[in-house]
Amino acid sequence: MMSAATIKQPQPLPVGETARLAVSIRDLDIRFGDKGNEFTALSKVSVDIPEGSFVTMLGPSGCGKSTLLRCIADLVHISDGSVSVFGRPPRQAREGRDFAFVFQEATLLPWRSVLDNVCLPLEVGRHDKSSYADPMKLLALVGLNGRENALPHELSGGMRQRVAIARALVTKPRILLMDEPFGALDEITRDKLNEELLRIWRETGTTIVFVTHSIPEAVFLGEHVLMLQAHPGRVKEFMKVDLPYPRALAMRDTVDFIKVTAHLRALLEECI
Ligand SMILES: Nc1ncnc2c1ncn2[C@@H]1O[C@H](COP(=O)(O)OP(=O)(O)OP(=O)(O)O)[C@@H](O)[C@H]1O
Repeated sequence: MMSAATIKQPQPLPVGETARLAVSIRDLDIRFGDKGNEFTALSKVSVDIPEGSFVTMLGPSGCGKSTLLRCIADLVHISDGSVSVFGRPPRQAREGRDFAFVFQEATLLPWRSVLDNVCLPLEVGRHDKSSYADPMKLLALVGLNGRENALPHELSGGMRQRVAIARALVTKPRILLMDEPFGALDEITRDKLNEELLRIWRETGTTIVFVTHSIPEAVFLGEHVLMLQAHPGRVKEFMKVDLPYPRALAMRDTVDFIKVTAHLRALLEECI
C-alpha cells in the first residue's frame, strides 16, 4: 500500500529500462509556426511507456497533452528529438496499425449501424483482415450485446463512446491512444466506463495512453501518471501509482487514493 514517503518520492521509470517499451520518447521538441514566429509546444520531453501499461496524462490546459499523443500517432511533425513506437518510427507504426485513437467525440457515421461503425476500419486499407478482432465479440466486450443493429442516434453518449472503443479495438492495436474520451459524459456514466475500461485493458493487454483533466480519473485508471507542465510543455513528473489492481470505484474513498490525488493536485498547481 502507498505510504506518504512513496508519494513524496514517486518512482520515475528509468530511461532505458529493460522492460519492453511500447513508446520511447527522447528529447522531443515540438514547435509550431514559421521560423521567426515559432511557438514551442513541447520541449525536451523524454519518457518511456512500457508495453501493456496504462499511462494517464495530466497537466494544465495547453501544456501539450494532445500534442504528445498526436506525436505518437504520427499526426504532428517532430521538430527535434525522437519518438519510437515498438522500436520503429510513428509513420511505420501507423502503417502497421500499431495504434488506434479514441477522441472525446465518438465521431460515428450516423447512417451506419453500430456493427457497421465498428467494422469501418476493416474496410480501409489493404491488410490481413483475418488477424482482426471479431466485431461481435468486441461489442460484447464493451457491453453492447444485442445493440449491433442500432443507429448512433438511438444510443446514449456513453454507448456511443463504447462503440468508438470497440471500433478502435477492431484492428487489435497494440496501443490505444485516448484523448479525454469520457470528458463529455455525465459523472455516473464516466465512472462506469472507467471501471469497464480497466476490465477491457485487463482482457486485451493493450497498452493505453489516456489524456484527462480529472485527477481522480487519472489515479483510478493509471498504472503511471505523466504530469506535464506548461510554457513550454515539459515532463513535470512520471510517477507510478502504487495502488493495487483490480480497482473498484470504492477505492476512491480510501486514504491511500486521496493521498495520491492530493499529491497530484499540489503538483498541478506548480505546473501552471
Ligand atoms: N497545429 C497547431 N498549430 C499551432 N499551435 C498548436 C497546434 N496544435 C496545438 N497547438 C498549440 O500547442 C499548445 C498545446 O496544445 P495541446 O492541445 O496539445 O494542449 P493540451 O494540453 O492538450 O490542452 P487542453 O488540456 O486544453 O486540451 C497550445 O498552446 C496549442 O494552442
